[in-house]
Amino acid sequence: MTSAVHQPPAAGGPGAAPAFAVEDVTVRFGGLTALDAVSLELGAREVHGVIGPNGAGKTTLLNVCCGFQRPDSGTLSRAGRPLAALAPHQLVDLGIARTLQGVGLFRGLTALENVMVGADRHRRAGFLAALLGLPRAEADRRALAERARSALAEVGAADVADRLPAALPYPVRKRVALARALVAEPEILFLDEPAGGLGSDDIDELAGLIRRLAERATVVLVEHHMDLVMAVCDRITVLDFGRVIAVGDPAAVQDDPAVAAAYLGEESARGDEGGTA
Ligand SMILES: Nc1ncnc2c1ncn2[C@@H]1O[C@H](COP(=O)(O)OP(=O)(O)OP(=O)(O)O)[C@@H](O)[C@H]1O
Repeated sequence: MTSAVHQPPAAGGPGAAPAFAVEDVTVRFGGLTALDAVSLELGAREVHGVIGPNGAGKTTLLNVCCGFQRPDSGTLSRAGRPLAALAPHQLVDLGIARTLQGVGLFRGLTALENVMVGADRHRRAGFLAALLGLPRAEADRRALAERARSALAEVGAADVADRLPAALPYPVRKRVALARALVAEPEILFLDEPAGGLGSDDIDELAGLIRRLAERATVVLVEHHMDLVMAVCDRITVLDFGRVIAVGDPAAVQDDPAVAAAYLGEESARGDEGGTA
């Protein structure tokens, strides 16, 4: 349940640059400061949770890390190399992949084809070769399909390769979406609420999968499901109103009075609104 059962993340040696770092990032939407001088350091093969009450800035932070949101100020770096104006299309080449909240699969493509879309990094023949049907492109396509099948197998969805997303139950669609992120063999994987909409059996399987992935990649987990976060994370960053209020291992974060206060504040705000969500 706690980090005590986990191997410590590979540190990469004393003084090694973090696998990925965000430094002093601020994002404003009009008058609202969604992120306020936020920093985050990810070690190699670390599972890092990002938690916080609704509206704390978790998705905005993930969007900044993946080039979907340009910060107003602050810097990003990958293994010590600054990333200037990171754009989403560069992610795959940088060994970075993400899943979206929800699912986000293409309706008209089978599960296998959806997963193949995630693998551009490993395509060697160019688009023109593919268009002209050159042999290299066909060999690439077959190799890619093989890799996509392995990714589907890894998430326990090999049997749905030829089905369209609409024909699949929601938890299975989520697995396919995860396979699409895995097929590029990312070194850093950002997961945005992967447990959303899943039942407890699927969440247990997801926990096992995340720990297995951490043997070869850094995993960032933005998640509301606290049991999952506490069970799989090596370290956790807690955001509240766009600020980092705590960073530490699960036990330390659970015992941190500032974290309890942030979540209690959220509950009492809901109580004031008479809401139940
Ligand atoms: N594109 C946008 N335009 C204006 N405000 C935004 C935009 N995106 C996010 N916000 C605001 O920024 C703040 C942080 O939002 P964000 O979605 O990052 O929080 P979150 O922690 O992911 O929340 P949740 O847990 O509800 O998903 C919120 O107040 C949100 O309303």
